[in-house]
Amino acid sequence: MGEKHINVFETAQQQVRQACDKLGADPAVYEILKNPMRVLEVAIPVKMDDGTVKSFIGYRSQHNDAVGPFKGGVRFHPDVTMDEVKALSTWMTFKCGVVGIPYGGGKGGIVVDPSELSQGELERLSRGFARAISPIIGERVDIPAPDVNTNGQIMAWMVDEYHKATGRFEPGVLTGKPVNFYGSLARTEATGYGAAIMARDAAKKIGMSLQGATVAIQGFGNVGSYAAVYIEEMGAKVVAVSDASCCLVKEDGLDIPALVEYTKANKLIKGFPAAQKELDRNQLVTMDVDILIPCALENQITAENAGNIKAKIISEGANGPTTLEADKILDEKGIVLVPDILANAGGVTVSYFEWVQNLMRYTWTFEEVQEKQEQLMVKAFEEIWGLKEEHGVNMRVAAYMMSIKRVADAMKLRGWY
Ligand SMILES: NC(=O)C1=CN([C@@H]2O[C@H](COP(=O)(O)OP(=O)(O)OC[C@H]3O[C@@H](n4cnc5c(N)ncnc54)[C@H](O)[C@@H]3O)[C@@H](O)[C@H]2O)C=CC1
Ligand SMILES: O=C(O)CCC(=O)C(=O)O
Repeated sequence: MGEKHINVFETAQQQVRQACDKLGADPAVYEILKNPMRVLEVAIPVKMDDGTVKSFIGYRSQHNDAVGPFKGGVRFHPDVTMDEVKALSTWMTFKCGVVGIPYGGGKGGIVVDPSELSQGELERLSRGFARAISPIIGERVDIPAPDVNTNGQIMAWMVDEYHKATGRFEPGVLTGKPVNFYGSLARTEATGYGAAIMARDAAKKIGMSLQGATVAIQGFGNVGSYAAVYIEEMGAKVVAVSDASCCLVKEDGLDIPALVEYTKANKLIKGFPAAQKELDRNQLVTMDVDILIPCALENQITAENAGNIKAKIISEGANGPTTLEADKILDEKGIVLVPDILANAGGVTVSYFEWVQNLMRYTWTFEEVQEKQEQLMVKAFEEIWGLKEEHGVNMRVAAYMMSIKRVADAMKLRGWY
């Protein structure tokens, strides 16, 4: 079996195990954290436009709520599995711990290729999922948000359906909503912005100037496109971008605003006229660049390609892009890797700000939100960098050590062990 088929839930468990061992944590801590507290599987019947009924499988995994309500996105993708959702919910617990926001971890997903659905079918599926999980979510219980192939409109439908199913109008039951329906300014930009900030701070640590530094970005959806916009704003040059369709290259820098406009009209990056070359999408990871920002899916940096990676910094915008074997290879090569639970924590951080604004029925400006996001992420980065130096571990292990301690303390105080 190739590394691409690695079970990401086993990866997540091993990441937690490794950090628990390094911390010398009470064995009860890993025993509790190795499995989600609850996983719900639902079948969602949807009336299709042709009059037939199709049943879609969906999941909501609630990993741990010792610190606060479960929190995490919902993904619509044909490759969604229960184990993937369990892994993603585990990562959410520790991501919230890294930035110190009062949430535990959750995640959801539906096995579907949404590009095959009409707008009406997509709405009925989204509403069906919200109805199916409504008994276990709530503004103070479990708060879903967008992830791969989901967006603000889908969140708005889900808030409406939750209201219909429960009789409770709680806009804070989901985050990542449109700005004119209880959403927060700067949420759409937040994950990519954060991944760029983390690459910037890693560059500072190793004495790399961002001015003219070359960057490759895998994935050009919500996270990848904003990572590109912001890293360019910070002075770097985005020379390669990939998505599901291909990899675009331009040695003196791609015109990112034009590429963003192009994808709004064409969905995928393929055919963008201002690129120099169009390559196979898998060629991006090993390109000769200073900074690599993976913003697509799991298991992209593997034992097969890690040895050929030339970037000196990796900022993981995606969840789980690097396998355990690849991590070891990158360590040996001295590459600084900012792990997903820190590098992409900007999304959930601004989701938290959205939720706070919803509970207060108040709004902050775009600048206020971005400033608060940057403060939290930079503080977490510095703490993790300090721990890495102190314990001689990589940033991933350091991030888990810091976060596991927070969750373990809460579990201890609550008497769970
Ligand atoms: N949206 C958010 O706020 C957050 C997302 N993430 C993670 O970031 C990653 C991307 O999420 P979004 O940008 O929201 O999703 P999206 O659906 O907006 O974009 C995904 C992008 O990845 C591309 N892609 C898919 N397969 C690929 C492949 N094999 N090679 C290259 N590109 C490929 C797609 O074409 C698309 O451009 C996921 O791992 C997600 O879990 C993490 C934190 C928050
Ligand atoms: O915004 C959120 O609540 C969660 C985003 C998410 O799913 C993630 O960080 O992976």
